[in-house]
Amino acid sequence: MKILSAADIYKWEQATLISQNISSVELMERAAEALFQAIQQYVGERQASFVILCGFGNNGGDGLALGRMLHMAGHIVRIHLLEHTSYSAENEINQQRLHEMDISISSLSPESILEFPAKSILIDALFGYGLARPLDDRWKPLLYQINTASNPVLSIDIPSGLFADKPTPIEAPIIQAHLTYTFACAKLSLLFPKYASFTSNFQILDIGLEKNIENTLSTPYEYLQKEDVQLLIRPLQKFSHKGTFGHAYMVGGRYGSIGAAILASKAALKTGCGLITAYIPACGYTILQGAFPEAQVETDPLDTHISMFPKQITDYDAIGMGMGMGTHPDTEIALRQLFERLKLMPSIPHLLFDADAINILAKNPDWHVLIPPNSILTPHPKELERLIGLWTDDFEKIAKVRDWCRRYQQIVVIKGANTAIVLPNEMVHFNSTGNPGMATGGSGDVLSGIITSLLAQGHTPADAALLGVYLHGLAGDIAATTIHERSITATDIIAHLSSAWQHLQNPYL
Ligand SMILES: NC(=O)C1=CN([C@@H]2O[C@H](COP(=O)(O)OP(=O)(O)OC[C@H]3O[C@@H](n4cnc5c(N)ncnc54)[C@H](OP(=O)(O)O)[C@@H]3O)[C@@H](O)[C@H]2O)[C@@H](O)CC1
Ligand SMILES: Nc1ncnc2c1ncn2[C@@H]1O[C@H](COP(=O)(O)OP(=O)(O)O)[C@@H](O)[C@H]1O
Ligand SMILES: [K+]
Repeated sequence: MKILSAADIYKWEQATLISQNISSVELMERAAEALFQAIQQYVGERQASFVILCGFGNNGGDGLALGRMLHMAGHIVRIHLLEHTSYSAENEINQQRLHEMDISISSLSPESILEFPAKSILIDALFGYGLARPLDDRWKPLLYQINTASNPVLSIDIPSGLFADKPTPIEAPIIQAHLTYTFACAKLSLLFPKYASFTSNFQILDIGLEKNIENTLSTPYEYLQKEDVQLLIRPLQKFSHKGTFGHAYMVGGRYGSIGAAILASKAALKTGCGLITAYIPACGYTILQGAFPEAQVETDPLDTHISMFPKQITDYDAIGMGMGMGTHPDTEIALRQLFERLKLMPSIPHLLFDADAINILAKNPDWHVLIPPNSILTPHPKELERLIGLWTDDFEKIAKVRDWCRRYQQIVVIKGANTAIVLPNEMVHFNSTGNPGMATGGSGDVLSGIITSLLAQGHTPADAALLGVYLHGLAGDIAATTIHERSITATDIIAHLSSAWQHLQNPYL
């Protein structure tokens, strides 16, 4: 699914009105109906109480129309409307409809002192994507009351005060929504860690905007969903053998963190590659063989850390390196020697660089040109910062990574909530699966194993990164259905990879 700018959503909306021959009030009614259905699901069967805070534009119009529908469904509804010199036409029509039904509207100003009845749900319909400038200090008291109330806050389209597609100064007043119902497509700001306290969760509501018009709008940003990754799956063939599914080589571990290599290797095998060989320091031999009999193990001449890469790297379909590897100077030299050897090879396996492999690369900027094109780098935010330097906001972070990927023709997977996969053509895909329970030691190692396995199975690097990130998050989400998020471990993510494959391949789930 595309992630569009506010300007493009407006174009999409306007073109839909023409192509479907409907009025903007009818489209607003459709949006309010979608909101109403979603909120009915949110409250379940019970009668609920709502306080709807409406602005003077179309976001406020949505709030007014929603208020009417909730009232008609028997809920207790209090509607407050910002006083203003003029309202949007759709907003006025919805005010009129409420008057006709004798539903009262209280006036609201930035100075209003409000009392929210206990257990009522606050609906934030103050500003949507029409926010033209950050809200000024005058709005602080009103938004403060909403943000500090103990009531749940549901935002319509976007938390009021937040720009959809450009940086918002976080010192400006912004609604802290518990859940945002956003129309038609995801918005960039809903995906960025900097705004996490305003946007904790969101749900996309389909309001029937015209698909062929969406296809004409171009954007470098995509929201990666099930239907996108299903297209990347390759069917298993009856006469497959272990060679068909590729041989993955996992290089990592050092004294004290051999587990990282075990987790990555297990995850690789559970993702479906035919063979896995782990290359680890000698101290890990018995541990890895004991923990994981399916793996083949090769050891470095040194006991505690990796000091050289094996000669026969062309025997493998994909190599994932760096998990728990450490940054010992010997390991650093070994990586440099590997790059020198790769330069001389006519064809090389696909490569993935994680964790300490990235830390070593960050320490040596002159090696960046040596990383083979189409390699995958999987940094968490701190590793990314070491690699590309600091950024002032998430928009700049994404711009810097896009620039890196174009310049070096590499794929960077920025890990975290809504992991972003940035491709050499500068497309950015934000992942829709995963949960905070996955922020646990070793879960990044599991991701490296999954992506390396998909590379070994013959997926292109871009497909392996997209499918791998989605699958990893999905396994975490399925784990969270039976294990509390706080208790999820990296091993649990591996254990649920099989269900994730089943889920992904089942059209009815
Ligand atoms: N996507 C879709 O298909 C659909 C979208 N729909 C809905 O429409 C929403 C967009 O509506 P919208 O364009 O009327 O803008 P909205 O956010 O209500 O506010 C605009 C008003 O705010 C004002 N204003 C701006 N900044 C300000 C500031 N800092 N401080 C004070 N005032 C400020 C601005 O005034 P001005 O900038 O002219 O001063 C203008 O009067 C969208 O989010 C969604 O909810 C659905 O109904 C149908 C389908
Ligand atoms: N809040 C979150 N929501 C979803 N996924 C998360 C969240 N936090 C972390 N993750 C995922 O967990 C993994 C953590 O990786 P990483 O930080 O490298 O951990 P480790 O080094 O312990 O293996 C990444 O794939 C990341 O996307
Ligand atoms: K809003």
